[in-house]
Amino acid sequence: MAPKVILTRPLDPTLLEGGALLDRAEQDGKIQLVRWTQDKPVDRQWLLDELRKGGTEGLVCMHNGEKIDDELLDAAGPSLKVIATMSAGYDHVDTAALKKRGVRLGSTPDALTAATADVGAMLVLMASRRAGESVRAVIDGKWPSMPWNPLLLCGQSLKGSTVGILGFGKIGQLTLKRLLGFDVSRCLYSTSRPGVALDPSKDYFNTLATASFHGVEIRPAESYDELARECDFLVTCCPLTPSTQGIIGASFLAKMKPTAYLVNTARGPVVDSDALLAALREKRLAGAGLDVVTGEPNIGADHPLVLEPSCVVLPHIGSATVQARSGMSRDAVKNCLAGVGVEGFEWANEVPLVLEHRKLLLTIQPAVGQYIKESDTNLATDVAIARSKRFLRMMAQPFEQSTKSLWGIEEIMDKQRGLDPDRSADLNEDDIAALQAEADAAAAHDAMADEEAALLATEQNGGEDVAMQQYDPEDDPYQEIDDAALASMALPDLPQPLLGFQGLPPPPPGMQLPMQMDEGLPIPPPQFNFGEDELPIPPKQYGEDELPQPPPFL
Ligand SMILES: O=CC(=O)O
Repeated sequence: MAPKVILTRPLDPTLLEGGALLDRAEQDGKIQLVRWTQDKPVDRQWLLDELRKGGTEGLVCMHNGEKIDDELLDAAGPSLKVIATMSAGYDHVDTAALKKRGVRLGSTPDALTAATADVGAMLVLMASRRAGESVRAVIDGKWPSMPWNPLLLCGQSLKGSTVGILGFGKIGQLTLKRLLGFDVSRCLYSTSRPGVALDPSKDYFNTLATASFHGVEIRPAESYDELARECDFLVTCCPLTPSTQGIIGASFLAKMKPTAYLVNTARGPVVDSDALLAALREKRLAGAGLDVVTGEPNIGADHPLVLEPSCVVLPHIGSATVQARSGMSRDAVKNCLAGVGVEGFEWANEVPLVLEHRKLLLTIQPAVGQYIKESDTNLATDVAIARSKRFLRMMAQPFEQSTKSLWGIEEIMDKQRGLDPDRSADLNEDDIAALQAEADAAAAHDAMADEEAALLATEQNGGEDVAMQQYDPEDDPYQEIDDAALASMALPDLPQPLLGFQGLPPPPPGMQLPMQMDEGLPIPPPQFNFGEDELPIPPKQYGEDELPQPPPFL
C-alpha cells in the first residue's frame, strides 16, 4: 500500500514546485495524500485526529504555529518516518522527541538563502535611512508640515561602517555579500564559538575572498562583547536555540554604540523585545529593523515596537519570494517522499539529529584516545606526552568553550558568588580581582605542571635534561594531523569515566592535566551518568529557564 502523507497547507501547483510534485506522486499512486485544504494554519485538532487514524508515514508541515512535539508524535504512532518542514528553521520541532522515536527530519535551508539575505540588507537600509518612519510620515499626511531642514530624518551612512553578523552560515554570509556593495569597511562575525574563524569548508559563497576583494576587513569577533561594542550594524542570522534565545538582551544592547542599528532576520526570541524597546526609547541604540518579533504573528498595530518610530517591523517576509517558496516547497516534498521511501526521490536536506553534547564528545574523543595511548604505551617519551597534552588542550578548546555555554558555567559561578545572572553589570572591582586571581592561579598551576613534567622526564632520563632533546618537527606526529587523519585515528576503548563524561583520565604521575578551564572557571562536577547512546542532561538544580542549554552549531 502506498505510504500515507499529510500536508498541512495547500501548495498551489501552478506556482510552487512542491505542490506539483506532490500532486503527481498522488496521481501516480505513489502516496496517499491527506490535505488540509484551507488557506490558513492547520487546525491542531484536525491534525491530531488525522494522525490518530493511524498509518501516517510522512508529514509535510510549515513553520508558523505548527509545533511538532510529543503529543503530535504520540498521535502519529510508530508508523511515522519523516517530518518535512517547509522552512529553514526547525525550532518548532522537538528534535530530541524525534530522535527518541527514530523519526527523520528534513528542512529547506538552501532555497531561501538569497531571499532572506535580501531582506537582511533591505532592513539595514530601511533602519539606517529611517524608511519606516519616513513612509509613516507621508502616509499620515505629515509631509506638508515637515519642511526640509539639514537634519530632517537623517540616519547613519553604511559607507565606512562596521557590519557585525551574528550567525555566519549561508544567510549571514550572503547578507554580508549584499552589503559589500554599500562600501562598508569592516565585518566582524560570530558563530556559536566567538573568536573561531570561519571554517573554509563553510565559506559557501567565497565570502572571505569577496570581502577582501572589496577591501573589507573580515574576521571573527573575539567575543560577543567585541561584536556588540564594535559594530555599526548588527544583523542576527543565527538559528533559535536555547543558547541563542535572548542573546541580544539588555547587557548586549548596553554595549552597542548609540549610533548603531540592530537587524533581526533570525527568529524573534533571539532578541529580548523589552530590552530592545528600552534601548530605542532611551536612544541608546539608533534604530532597529525586525523581520521577526517574539509573539508573531500576534503583533498588532499597538505593539510597542511597531509604535516605536526608530523601529521598522516587517511581518516575517524573509523567504517571501515566489522563487524561494517554490524551492522550499520542492525541497520539503523531496525530503518527505525520500523519507517515506518513494522511489526516485532523494533528500534535499536531512537535519542530522545528533545532539550537541554528543557532537562535542565525538570531536574530542580521538584526541583523548591518542593521549591515553601515548600515556599508556610510551611512558618513557615524556616530551611526546607533553606534546600530546598540548595537542589535547588545543583540541579541547572549542569543547571547553561550548561546555561553558552548555552549562552556563559563568552563570553558575555567578550564582555561587551570589551575583545576578546578568552578571557583567553586577561584577564589582573585587569580583573582577577575584576572578583575575583565579585565572592567574590556574595559569601558574598549569605552568607548574609543565615544569613538573619536565622534571619528572629529566629524572626518568637518568638526569639528562629533556629540554636538551631537540624538538624535531619531522618526528612530530601531530604536525601532520588534519581532520581526515584525526577521524582515522584508532581510538582505544575509552575508560568508563570518560564515557560517563566524568572528565579526562587521570594524568600520568607527576603531570597535571589542565582541568582548570580558562579564566579559572572549573567545569562543575558532573551530576549524571549516561550510557553510550544516551545524552547527558545538564544538571537542573537552577531550574529549567535559568539554565542555558546546549550551544548551536551554526
Ligand atoms: O523563517 C523562515 C524559515 O525558517 O524558513
